[in-house]
Amino acid sequence: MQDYIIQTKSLNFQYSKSRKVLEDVSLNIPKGSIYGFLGPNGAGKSTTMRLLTGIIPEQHDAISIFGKPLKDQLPQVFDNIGSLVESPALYLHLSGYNNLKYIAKLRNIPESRIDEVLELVDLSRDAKRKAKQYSLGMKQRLAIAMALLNEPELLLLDEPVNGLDPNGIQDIRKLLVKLNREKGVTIFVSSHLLAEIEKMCTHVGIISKGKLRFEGTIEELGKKSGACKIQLTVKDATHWNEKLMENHPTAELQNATQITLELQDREAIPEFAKNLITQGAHLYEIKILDGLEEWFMTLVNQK
Ligand SMILES: Nc1ncnc2c1ncn2[C@@H]1O[C@H](COP(=O)(O)OP(=O)(O)OP(=O)(O)O)[C@@H](O)[C@H]1O
Repeated sequence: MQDYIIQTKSLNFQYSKSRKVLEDVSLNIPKGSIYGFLGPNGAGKSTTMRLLTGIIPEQHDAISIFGKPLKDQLPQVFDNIGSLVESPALYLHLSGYNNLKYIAKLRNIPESRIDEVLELVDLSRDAKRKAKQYSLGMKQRLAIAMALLNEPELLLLDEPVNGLDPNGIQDIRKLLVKLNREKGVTIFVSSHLLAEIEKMCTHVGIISKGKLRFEGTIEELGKKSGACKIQLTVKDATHWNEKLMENHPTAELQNATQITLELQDREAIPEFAKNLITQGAHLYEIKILDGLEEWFMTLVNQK
């Protein structure tokens, strides 16, 4: 049986009597996963995060963490959880190191742990600089370092890449994958960016208008999008288009180097590419033209 680190059973929540913000949200976050919680603005992601971290109390007992009801484990359960849910409170006039020292003191964590987390988030060289001199991405990594001080088994992050430039986003992505692979941390991370979630997560939950619309592995997500149109950039495209048309009636020559065609789903791409290369094609690029993004937009626009 699968070991779930977080489960919610029909989680409902409303801030006011007139409107449900979460409606029967049943999440299953497997131990060891990087679980992407995806949804557009206002979908209910932050509310879910606040409920999971006890910032707002749940209204029915629907949340289990580490296999036990959350309400029975408050507040000691947070010794084993790191979270970045509200904007991080950094002391901008203090160095990165001293920000961590302050949190370590408050939480009774040995100071020796500070160097370890600085190393993990790649801030060792900048540890003595004041936080106000940090870029947004560095501030975000410092905030994640704070959440890692207690060596948590579970990390909850609400939109950690919001507002970051592509480099900053990539740094956070690499960090999360490293934490997951090397330290075995289960990560529950929310985002409104499908492409980001796709790149780093093993599992995905999609929420919109307070309802969970999809939950599954990243492979299952790929299959959901149905037929997948791709564009190949290949040397001598005319020749390869003729060859491809034998088995792929949708193959269409676009210009001297590009062909488009449809595969049954994204999971078919690796095998397709392997075959083409084995047959001697000089393949420069395979680009997915549509499929997942369209499916996602249709899904989140449902009532
Ligand atoms: N403190 C609050 N009081 C009343 N309504 C709230 C409160 N916080 C959020 N809401 C409402 O609950 C709904 C879900 O908001 P939530 O912040 O959970 O969504 P989200 O998916 O995190 O979106 P975003 O990325 O925009 O923060 C929205 O309609 C929002 O207006």
